[in-house]
Amino acid sequence: MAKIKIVVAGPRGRMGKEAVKLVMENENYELVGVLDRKNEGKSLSDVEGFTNENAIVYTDIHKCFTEQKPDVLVDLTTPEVGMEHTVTALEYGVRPVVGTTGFSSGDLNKLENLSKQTGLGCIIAPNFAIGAVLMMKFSQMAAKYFSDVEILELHHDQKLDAPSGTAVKTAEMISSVREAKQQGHKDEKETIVGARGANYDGMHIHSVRLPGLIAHQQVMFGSDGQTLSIRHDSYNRASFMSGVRLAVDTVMKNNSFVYGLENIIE
Ligand SMILES: NC(=O)C1=CN([C@@H]2O[C@H](COP(=O)(O)OP(=O)(O)OC[C@H]3O[C@@H](n4cnc5c(N)ncnc54)[C@H](OP(=O)(O)O)[C@@H]3O)[C@@H](O)[C@H]2O)C=CC1
Ligand SMILES: O=C(O)C1=N[C@H](C(=O)O)C[C@H](O)C1
Repeated sequence: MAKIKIVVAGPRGRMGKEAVKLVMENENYELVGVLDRKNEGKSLSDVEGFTNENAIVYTDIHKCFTEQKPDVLVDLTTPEVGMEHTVTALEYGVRPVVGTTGFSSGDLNKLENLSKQTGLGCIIAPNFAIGAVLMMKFSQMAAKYFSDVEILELHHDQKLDAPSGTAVKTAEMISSVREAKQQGHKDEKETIVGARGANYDGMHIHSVRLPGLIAHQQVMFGSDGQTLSIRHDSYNRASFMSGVRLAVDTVMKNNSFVYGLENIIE
C-alpha cells in the first residue's frame, strides 16, 4: 500500500512538533515537506529541535505542493495562515486536516463550499482529543435535560484565540438541541465589563488563560437543587495525536467536509 504523503504546516509549534513526530513514527505515512515561515530550503533535520526528519522546509505553499504533490495537509498554525493554507490545499487537490482554531463561520462556509466544489475531503477539528470530543457529545446529551449551562475553558497563556475553538463548538452543539434561553437574572448588570463572559445564544463562555495550563474545559449545567459538571483535561499535546491520525486516515477515504471529529468517531 502506498504511503500517505503528508505536509505539516507549523512544524516548530507546540502542536506541529507532535504532528511531525506522529507522521515520522507511522509506517503508513511519509513526511514529504513542512510549511514554515523560517528555514526555507533547509532539511527539517537541520532545524533546531529536530534530528533525523528528512523533509524539506518550504515557505512557499505553491512550490511545496507543486514539487511534493502531497495527499494531505495537516495545518497547525494561526487562523489567518491556516485559512490561506486550507483554501490553497483544496485548490491543489490536497486534502486538509485542520487543527488550527479561530475560524469564523464565514470561513467555515467558504471551506465547505470549496470542499464540495472540488469533491475533496476536508476535516476541520477544533479538538483532536477523543476525550474532549466525548465531553462535547455528553454535554450535548445533557443539554436536552438542563437548559442552563455555562462553559469554562482554561488554556495556557500563549493561546491566541478566545473563546477556544472547542468552547465555540460545544456551544454550537448545545444550541442545536436547546431552545435559545437568556440565562441569569433579566435585570443582571455587569459592574465590571466582561464579568459574565461571552454570550452565545444566551449561554455564557468564560476563558481562563494561565501559565501551567494546557487545554481544559468544564461544562456546568444547573437546575433546581442540582448541578452537573462534565470536564475534560489535556495534560500534554500527545493527547491530540490519535485524533490527528484518525482524521488523516478518514480524509483519505471520505470526500466530504467534516467540522468536528464527533462526526467521524464510531
Ligand atoms: N484541534 C486541536 O486539537 C488543537 C488545536 N490547536 C490549535 O492549533 C494551532 C496551533 O497551536 P500551537 O501549536 O499551540 O501554537 P504555536 O504558536 O506553538 O504554533 C503555531 C506555529 O505556526 C507557525 N506559523 C505562523 N505563521 C506561519 C506561516 N505563515 N507558515 C507556517 N507556519 C506559520 C508559527 O511560527 P513562529 O514560531 O515563527 O511564530 C508557530 O510555529 C492553534 O490555532 C491552536 O488553537 C492546539 C492544540 C490542539
Ligand atoms: O490552543 C490550544 O492549546 C488548543 N486549542 C484548541 C481549541 O481552541 O479548542 C483545542 C485545545 O483546546 C487546545
